[in-house]
Amino acid sequence: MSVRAHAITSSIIPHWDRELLFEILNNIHDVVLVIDSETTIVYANEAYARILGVPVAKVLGRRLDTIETTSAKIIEVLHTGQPSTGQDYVKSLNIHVIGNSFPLFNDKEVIGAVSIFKNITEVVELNSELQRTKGVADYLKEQLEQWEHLPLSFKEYVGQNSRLKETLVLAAKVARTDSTVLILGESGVGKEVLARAVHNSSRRKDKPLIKVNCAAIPEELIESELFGYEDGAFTGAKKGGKLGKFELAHCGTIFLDEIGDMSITMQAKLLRVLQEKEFERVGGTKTIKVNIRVIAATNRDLLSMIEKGTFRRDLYYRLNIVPLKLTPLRERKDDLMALSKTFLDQFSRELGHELTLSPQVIRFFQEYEWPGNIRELQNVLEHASIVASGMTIELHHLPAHLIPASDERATSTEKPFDVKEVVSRVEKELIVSALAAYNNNRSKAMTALGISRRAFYDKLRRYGIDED
Ligand SMILES: Nc1ncnc2c1ncn2[C@@H]1O[C@H](COP(=O)(O)OP(=O)(O)OP(=O)(O)O)[C@@H](O)[C@H]1O
Repeated sequence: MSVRAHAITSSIIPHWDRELLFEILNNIHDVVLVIDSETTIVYANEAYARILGVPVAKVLGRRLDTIETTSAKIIEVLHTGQPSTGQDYVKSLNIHVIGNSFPLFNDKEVIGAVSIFKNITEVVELNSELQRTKGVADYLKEQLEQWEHLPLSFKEYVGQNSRLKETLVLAAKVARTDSTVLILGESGVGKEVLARAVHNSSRRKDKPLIKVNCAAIPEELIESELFGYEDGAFTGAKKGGKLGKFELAHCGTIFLDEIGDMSITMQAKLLRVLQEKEFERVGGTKTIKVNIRVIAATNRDLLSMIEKGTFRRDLYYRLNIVPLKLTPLRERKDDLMALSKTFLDQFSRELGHELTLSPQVIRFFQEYEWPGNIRELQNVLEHASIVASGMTIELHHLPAHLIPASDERATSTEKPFDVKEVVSRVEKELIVSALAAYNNNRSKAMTALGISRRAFYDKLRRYGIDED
């Protein structure tokens, strides 16, 4: 090989001229770019036009540092006098390249630099698509694991109340579009369930629904959580960088829960993404474009936050395109029984026997205000299902914090300062709570209460707590 190379050299070099040199350079498949010490482009081969889509005549004589505002590797080489190899991003053309650059010397003085590179944008994009898909797969795996551990899962949205139905009809209409949805309602009212329902009835249903709890993420992490970060963006950053929730949600839906808890600084960044559907990763310069549908939810009064200057008005208008307001449970008590039945059916299946509510419990449920809404109802019923050893859930099976109120209503005592009655009520509450805490294990409950077996069983009988 070296002999042949030498033979070619010796036979061709005598006839060597510029034309021949250019022909060789033009037949190279990679881009060859030469700049002088001022970064003026003095030569670009034909591959330049083919690969970068820009005619050579258009760039010859132009200064690279005016075209490429961020530092290109070849310019660094010019400044450092050191060769360089590897990947680079050409911001002006939005392409990724790989190759090598080296300086040209005249004696010891750098008089220019050469860069030989190929366009690897397709490979980089495929790789980032792969990373994204992997990120989505990891996220869904994590979600699936959490879902499997949830005590309840619902396929249907339970509710017949007329105001709720209006909201659901509107939700079904908006689900078919790509409009931004803002779900408003108190804590535990079913905002997340509704967000899922909207996503699942949209054309994006086979793509990911990515949830971000804006209140749960510390302020200093939220930007990287939403937009991701590049390798080495900050101390403690994961090697290779990390995809943000917006990238994970590409082609799907992002659910921004507790949006009212987002800081003003982050609100500004979010507004840009909502308007332009593009952002940069933390520590990155490349602009990433995403195709996402946004669903936001909050239990806060955004209008009064705007008045106080804690929520941006422009962001509010961006989000509030189709507001879906969920009525609190106390204002839709007609759904109480259907919801209770859904939860009881689930617990009955888990416990292996059918559970029902006593008339007193039904009355109490109708009177109670349900500040924690559906989540509270679900928790109350879960607690009661465990505590009640029989089929019927009685008042004393409800969590202790509800019982004083229920007892007061049930007995509507005429002697509010009757010591005996107050002591009895407190005793009963303590026993029910101890049983609940120890999973109905009576020995453990009585040890915790510090009373004898006999006294314990006496009290169970006296207070009508199930004995079987
Ligand atoms: N219509 C419904 N049918 C059945 N279960 C529901 C319904 N709405 C809510 N739930 C259940 O109630 C609980 C609370 O619902 P969800 O998490 O959607 O409320 P939220 O309004 O998003 O609460 P938060 O504001 O605290 O985030 C969940 O366990 C959910 O499964």
